[in-house]
Amino acid sequence: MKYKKLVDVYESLAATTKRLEKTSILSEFFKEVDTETLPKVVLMALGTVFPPWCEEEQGLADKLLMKSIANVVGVSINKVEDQVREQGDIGGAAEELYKNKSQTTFFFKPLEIDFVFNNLRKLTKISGDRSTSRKIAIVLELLSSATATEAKYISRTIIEELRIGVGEGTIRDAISQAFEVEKSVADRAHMLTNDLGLVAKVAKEEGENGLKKLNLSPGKPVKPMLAQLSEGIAISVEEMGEAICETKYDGIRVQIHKKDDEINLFTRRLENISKAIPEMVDYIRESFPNQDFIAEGEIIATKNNNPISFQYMLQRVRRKYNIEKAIEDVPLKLYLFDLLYFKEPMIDNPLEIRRATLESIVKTEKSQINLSKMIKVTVENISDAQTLFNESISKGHEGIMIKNPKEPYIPGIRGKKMLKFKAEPETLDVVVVGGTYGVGKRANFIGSYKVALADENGGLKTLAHVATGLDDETLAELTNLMKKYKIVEKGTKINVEPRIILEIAYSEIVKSPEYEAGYSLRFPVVKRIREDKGLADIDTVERLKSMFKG
Ligand SMILES: Nc1ncnc2c1ncn2[C@@H]1O[C@H](COP(=O)(O)OP(=O)(O)OP(=O)(O)O)[C@@H](O)[C@H]1O
Repeated sequence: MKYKKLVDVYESLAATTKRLEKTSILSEFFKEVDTETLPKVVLMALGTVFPPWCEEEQGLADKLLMKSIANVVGVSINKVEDQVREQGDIGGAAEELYKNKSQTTFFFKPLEIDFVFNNLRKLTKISGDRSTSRKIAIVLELLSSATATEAKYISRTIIEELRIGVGEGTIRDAISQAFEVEKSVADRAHMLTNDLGLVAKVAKEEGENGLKKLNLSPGKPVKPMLAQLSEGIAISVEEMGEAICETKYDGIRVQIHKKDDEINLFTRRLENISKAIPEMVDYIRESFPNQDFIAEGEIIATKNNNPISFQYMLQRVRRKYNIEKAIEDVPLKLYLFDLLYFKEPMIDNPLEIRRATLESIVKTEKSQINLSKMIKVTVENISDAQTLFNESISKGHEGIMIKNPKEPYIPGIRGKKMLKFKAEPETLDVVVVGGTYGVGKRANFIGSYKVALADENGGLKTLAHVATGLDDETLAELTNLMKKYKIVEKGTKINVEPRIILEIAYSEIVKSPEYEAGYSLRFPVVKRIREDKGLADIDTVERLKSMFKG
């Protein structure tokens, strides 16, 4: 199938903001595509060529992409940079420049989807000697056969920023519409495999029955089950009748996968972080039986055996060099709390069975490998849960989790079966969309950050400007990130791609016509940068509204 066909679909998707329309456009297209190409176009509609948990990265710097565009259209790199500033992104710039292209290609052959897909995949595989020039050669091969609109989308796929307003939810709905399978069945298959390409292929070939047979398998991360806020320990325990209460640790959630000899650790964004914390991989290997499994836990950073700020954990995960030193400087501890697979899928078992199996297989002799502190509570001994909460806080942890022991593990769901009760007031996770440089001593730093929430159409709505809670180090780090994701800069204002997630505390939610969300925050303060979260994890306007009413 010609790449032009996919590009026409991208254009129609970009032309509407309505989710239902987007779903129909995609669904019609999916019906037309042959089975072999279908998984590819599904990934490409998400702006990528790999499922999210694959470690591969395109690894082509923006500058090199701009250089390639300059080369193909026959202009200087400065001209490309000017156009990027004007258009707001490299893709848009490529399209404009192509329209006025002076050079013509002699052997113009229309691009095929398979060819574009395979070449983009090849980009990630290149390393070592002359890797840059080999990568450029691939990009040039693609760009020199492209039309203006194709060049726009090839560039955007390379930088993984398609700008067609399509997320996983829309793709899932389109698959269910195209192949007439229940949304909930497509949903579950997606949560279990995290591979929408596969879900589409199975839906097309085998329908609902095929999808129902898909299950989790070690090596492929599952979307984690998330928690809702508890309104109070007593109320929650009374509602559940019987509860498992655990210390809530403040670190990074990890999903641990052992498949044959390989152990991999994934974050909640499904990023593989095994290489950054190799000592944990070793401890886990020594503490679990030699069987395939999937377990979940929280890893925290410690000093003298006590928990320290979540930021240290993030630093450990980010670290690419000098890892040996980091292992010494920031020791880690794992607190295990769930078992999703052991010899076979376990998620449909009640929590109490999963927990009991976990306890029976893990050796906790090593101080780094622990089970989360857990007690069973009923209405008769609610005060024990309060005591666990007090104890957890005094030891420097975040609060407690209150879980229903009879419930299965439901991937990707934020339900009432798992609740969290924290000492600190609830915060919001928001994405930065812009900022303003400071004055005087802080003129080189972006001092104020414009942040947004997600709306129901997969778009963003601005909510507030936040300028407090930032020490000099964080300010410098954020400023660098803002420059990295810059779209346009004018005077002291900068607009950025929505990549940086912040956790914000505030004193009150107020109505405000000034911001697109219709609400704003009084005294917003940055608590921390949430590198463990992505755009899909930010809070929604809907949640804000219900918090306002609450
Ligand atoms: N014993 C535990 N059981 C389950 N989750 C735990 C436990 N201790 C710490 N956690 C962490 O708490 C999180 C549950 O809160 P939630 O699902 O709302 O995630 P979140 O949005 O990151 O919330 P928060 O910002 O409050 O951590 C889990 O994702 C996990 O990282």
